[in-house]
Amino acid sequence: MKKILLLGSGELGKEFVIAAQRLGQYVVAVDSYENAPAMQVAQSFEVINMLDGEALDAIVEKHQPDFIVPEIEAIRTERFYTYEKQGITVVPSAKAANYTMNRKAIRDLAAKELGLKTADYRYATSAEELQRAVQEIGMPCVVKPLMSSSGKGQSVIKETADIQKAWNYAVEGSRGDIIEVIAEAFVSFNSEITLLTVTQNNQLPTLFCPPIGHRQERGDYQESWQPAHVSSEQLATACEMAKKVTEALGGAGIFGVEFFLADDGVYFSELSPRPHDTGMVTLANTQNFNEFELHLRAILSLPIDEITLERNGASAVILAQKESNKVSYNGIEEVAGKSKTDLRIFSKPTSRPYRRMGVVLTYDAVNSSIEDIVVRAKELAGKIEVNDF
Ligand SMILES: Nc1ncnc2c1ncn2[C@@H]1O[C@H](COP(=O)(O)OP(=O)(O)OP(=O)(O)O)[C@@H](O)[C@H]1O
Ligand SMILES: NCC(=O)N[C@@H]1O[C@H](COP(=O)([O-])[O-])[C@@H](O)[C@H]1O
Ligand SMILES: [Mg+2]
Repeated sequence: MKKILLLGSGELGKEFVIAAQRLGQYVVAVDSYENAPAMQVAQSFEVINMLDGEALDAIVEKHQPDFIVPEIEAIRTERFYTYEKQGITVVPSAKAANYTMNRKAIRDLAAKELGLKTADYRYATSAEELQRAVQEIGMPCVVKPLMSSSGKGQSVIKETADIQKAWNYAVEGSRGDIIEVIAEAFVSFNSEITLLTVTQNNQLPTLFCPPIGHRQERGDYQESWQPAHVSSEQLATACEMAKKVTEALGGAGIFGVEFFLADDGVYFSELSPRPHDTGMVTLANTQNFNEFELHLRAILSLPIDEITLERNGASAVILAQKESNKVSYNGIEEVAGKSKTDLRIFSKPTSRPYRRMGVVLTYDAVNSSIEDIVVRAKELAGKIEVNDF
C-alpha cells in the first residue's frame, strides 16, 4: 500500500480517491476548508493554506507520503523540487506542477522551447504595458492573470476602452503574489478539445484517450463530450504536440492537453498535469478506464494495456446560483429516472454563484449521435436545482 498526499480535494480529487481506494491505497486529502469532496472518501485529511510553504512542509514531514498528487494549481509548487530530492514522487513531476501553475512558464516552454503553435501573446505588468501589448497583438484579444484557473480574471478586449477594465479584472482574479497578465490574440477556432494524455514509467509508451470536445462560458466548461469530431490529421498533430509537451515536463500520470482547432491549424492552449474537468465525461464509462483510474495506474506503474472507447458520452455541469451553507438538491429523482443517464453530486458543503456542484452524465452506443447525447445532458443538468434546505 502506498501513501498518497492529495493536494486539493474537489470533485476531481474525490473521484481520484475512489479509484485509489478501490486499488487499496491510503490517501490523505488536503484543502483549505473542511469536509471538501475528496476528504469525504479519504482515510485522513488536513486543512491548510497550500500556498503557505511552511504549512506544506509540515504536513509532508508529518505524513511522509510516497506520492504527492496535486489536484489544483494554487500550491506553493516551488517546494515540490525539494520534496522530489527527498525521494518523494511528485505527480507527475515537480516541474510539471510548477510550470503549469504559471501561464508564463508553460507558454514559453511550449511556444519558444518546443516550437508549438500557440496564439500570439505578450505579458504585461501594468495597464500601460497591457496597452502596448494590445497594440502589438491586435484586437480582439484575451487577457488572463498569469496565475488563475477556471476562467478567473479572464476577459476579452474588443476595443481600447476595455483595456483598463481587463487589467483591473485580471488583477482582482489573480491568485498568488504575481501581478502580471498574459494577453493572447483571440483564436477564432471552430472547436476546442482536451486530449487526455497518459505518460508512463519504465519506458512504456505514451497513450492518448479519444479526444474530448467542450464548450466554455466565462472561461469555465459547461458541457463536454467524447469522442469529439476531429479529422485524423488534426488528431495526429495534437497527439504529436501533446507528446512533446508532456515529455518536456516529465513524470508519469494523466495530462489534459487543451487545443483550439481552427481553419489555419491546431493551436496548443494550455494543459493540466492531472485529470481535467472536461474529462469528467469519462465517468459515463465512455472508456475502459476513466481518467482518474488512468492517473492512478500511471502513478503506481500499473499496466495499462490499452485505452478503448466503450460508448459515446457527455457531461453537463450543475451550477449553483447563490451563496449558501445549507445546500440541497431538487430534481434528482427526475434525472435518475431517465435511461442512459447518471449523475454525480460532489457534496460541496457550501455554494456560491456559478460554483460547480455536480455533473449530469449521458451516454449511448459508440455509433450514436454525440449531438443528441450533449443536448440530453444539458437539458437534464438544467433540471437539477441547487437550493437551501
Ligand atoms: N486565445 C484565446 N482565443 C480564444 N479563446 C480563448 C483563448 N484563450 C482562452 N480562450 C477560451 O477561454 C477558455 C478558458 O481559457 P484557459 O483554459 O486558458 O483558462 P483557465 O482559467 O486556465 O481555465 P481552466 O483552468 O478551467 O482550464 C478556453 O477553453 C477558450 O474557450
Ligand atoms: N478547472 C479546474 C477544476 O475544475 N478544478 C476542480 O475544481 C475544484 C475546485 O472547486 P471549487 O472552486 O468549487 O472549490 C478543484 O479542487 C478541482 O477538483
Ligand atoms: Mg483551460
